[in-house]
Formats: sequence, C-alpha cells, structure tokens
Amino acid sequence: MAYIKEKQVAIEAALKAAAFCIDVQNELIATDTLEKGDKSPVTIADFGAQALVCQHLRTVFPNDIIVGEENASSLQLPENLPLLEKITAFTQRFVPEANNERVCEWIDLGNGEVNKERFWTLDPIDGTKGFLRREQYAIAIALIENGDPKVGVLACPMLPVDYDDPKRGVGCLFVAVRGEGALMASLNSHRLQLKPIHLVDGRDPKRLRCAESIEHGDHELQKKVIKEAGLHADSLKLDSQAKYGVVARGDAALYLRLPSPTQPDYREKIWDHAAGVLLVEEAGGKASDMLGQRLQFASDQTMKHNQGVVVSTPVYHRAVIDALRYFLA
Ligand SMILES: Nc1ncnc2c1ncn2[C@@H]1O[C@H](COP(=O)(O)O)[C@@H](O)[C@H]1OP(=O)(O)O
Ligand SMILES: [Mg+2]
Ligand SMILES: [Mg+2]
Ligand SMILES: [Mg+2]
Repeated sequence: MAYIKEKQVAIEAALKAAAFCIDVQNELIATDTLEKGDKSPVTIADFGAQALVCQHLRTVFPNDIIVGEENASSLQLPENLPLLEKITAFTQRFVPEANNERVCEWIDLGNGEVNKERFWTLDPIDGTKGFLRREQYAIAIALIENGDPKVGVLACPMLPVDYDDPKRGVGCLFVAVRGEGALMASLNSHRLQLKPIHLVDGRDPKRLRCAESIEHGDHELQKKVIKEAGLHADSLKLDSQAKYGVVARGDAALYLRLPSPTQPDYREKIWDHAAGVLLVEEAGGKASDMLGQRLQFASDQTMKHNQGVVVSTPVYHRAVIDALRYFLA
C-alpha cells in the first residue's frame, strides 16, 4: 500500500470540511455569499472549508504545496469583516484556536503554484451553486505527483448512497489511491466503512446513462453524442464532481462535459477534475478531453491544453470519442 498517510489525512480533512459545510448550510442566510470577479458565487462555507482543509494538510505535511480555488483577499476588505467573523466563528467549532487572522492565513495556504513534482489541489466546495440550492456539491482533494493524481478524495454530503434505495440516506465519501482501486463509504454510519466500487457492468440498462452538469456544458451536442454512442436512458443531471462518483460506482456509464457555446474560451480547472479522474480510473474507467487527449494537471491551474471531458468505461469512452470526431468534423 502506498500513500497511507496522505490518504488518511485527506480523508480526515474532507470529513471535517463536509461537517463544516453541513453546519453552515443549516444556518446559512443569503448575505453569507459574495460574487467573485467571474460572477460565480462564493459562500462562507467555501472559505471556511478551504481554511480547514489547508490547516489540516499543513499540520501533517508542512512542506507540501496546496493549490486551492479560493483566496482570502476579498475577506480582508473592511466591508467584508462581518463575513470573516462568521467564517471564524464556524471554524472555531472545528479548530478552537481559529481567529480572523489565522483563518485568512489558512485560506491563503492554498495559494501555491502548480509544479511538476508534488502538490495538493483543493476545491473546498465544488458546485457552489448546487450547495446554495441544497443539491449536489463536493469537497474535492487530490495529491498530484509528476502530473499524475495519486490520491483523490471526494466528500459528497448530499449524494444518495443508493439512487434506488432512499432509505440508505444521503452522504458519500469516495477515496482512491493510484493502483489500489476505488472505494466508497456512506457518511451515515458511525464507523466509516470504505468498500470497493466498480463501473457499470451493462446488466442494468437503466444505468446505461450519462451524468451531466445542470449549469455547464453544451447540452445540445451532448444529447447527440450520447445517443450516437448508444446510451438511451435519460441523463442524470447533477452539480459538482459527484458526477465522477456516480460513474465510478456504476450509477451512470458516462460523464460528458463539452465546452459551452456561450463560453467557448472557458478552460476547466484542475481542482474540478483531478480527484474525480483518479476515482473513475481506479474503478476501471477512462478519462480524457473531448479529443481523447490526456488531461493535464501539471501545467497550470487552468487546464489550457484540454477542452471538455469524457469519462466512461473503456468501451463507451471509445464510442463517445468516435461520435465526437464525427460531429466535430
Ligand atoms: N463558466 C464555467 N464553465 C464551466 N465550469 C465552471 C464555470 N464556472 C465555474 N465552473 C466550475 O464548474 C463546476 C461546476 O460544474 P457543474 O455544473 O458540473 O456542477 C464547479 O467547479 C464550478 O466551480 P465551483 O467550484 O466554484 O462551483
Ligand atoms: Mg467557485
Ligand atoms: Mg469547482
Ligand atoms: Mg469551488
């Protein structure tokens, strides 16, 4: 077994951040949200979850670089002091020594640079819009070495443990280490029981479906490609890297995300994919961009060499790449 300590620490950090997000969500009010430069929302939970994860990683791996989505610059503006104080108050429930200054320092531990050796990438809340709608979101943590995700953890506090059995409740933890398979645990039981998960096996036709974003993508082209690849069941629409989780555990056969026609120049971010890609690969699947090229995690935080993502079983992956070649020709 490899990366034992990294895996353990990433799981602890993700669970702490998930508990934090659940607390904030239960008590959140509209003014607990800011708008970023790109018009996307960021909440006190995004900031607090980044602070907690970075603080935790840094305690155990003091020399490791962290590349996270958020930074504390807006929180240092005088008009945002009430917001910062709220984040600190919630953070103190998990780390009693938190104060305003430390919380900003912990958030900014996540301002490291992508490099070719070793770094962590973190999305403290992936799917902030889903979080605000009380639908799907994920805490996503990945360790990248030499451009390759080695450890990936996704906590999905709102994801049904089993779409077909609502009694099993919501809340899932996904864990993968390169070469060691993909695992999932319910967040509902007292003891975390990680069990192996696998891709869809084709015996259940209703699971031969695609997982798609609610907000992002080219839904028109996706529809044509999905059909051409031979997937006929209605898509699952859900926010965040929870889509990687449902593919890895066989609730869907494909995650397709094509560049939106309204934002053709948007490039994906490493923290939106690294953990999920490892999870699906370790469950036996394939992940690439829309041209079938390898997703690159070590050139920049923006994946400027890739467009779109195709994540699936080897057979459907091939079929989707072929269908895309046909439609894009
Ligand atoms: N214009 C955009 N196009 C594609 N993805 C985006 C865009 N803006 C933000 N995102 C990120 O896409 C992911 C949400 O995708 P989905 O629609 O699949 O849930 C999130 O990681 C979100 O960031 P964030 O982490 O801030 O929520
Ligand atoms: Mg965001
Ligand atoms: Mg994200
Ligand atoms: Mg985010």
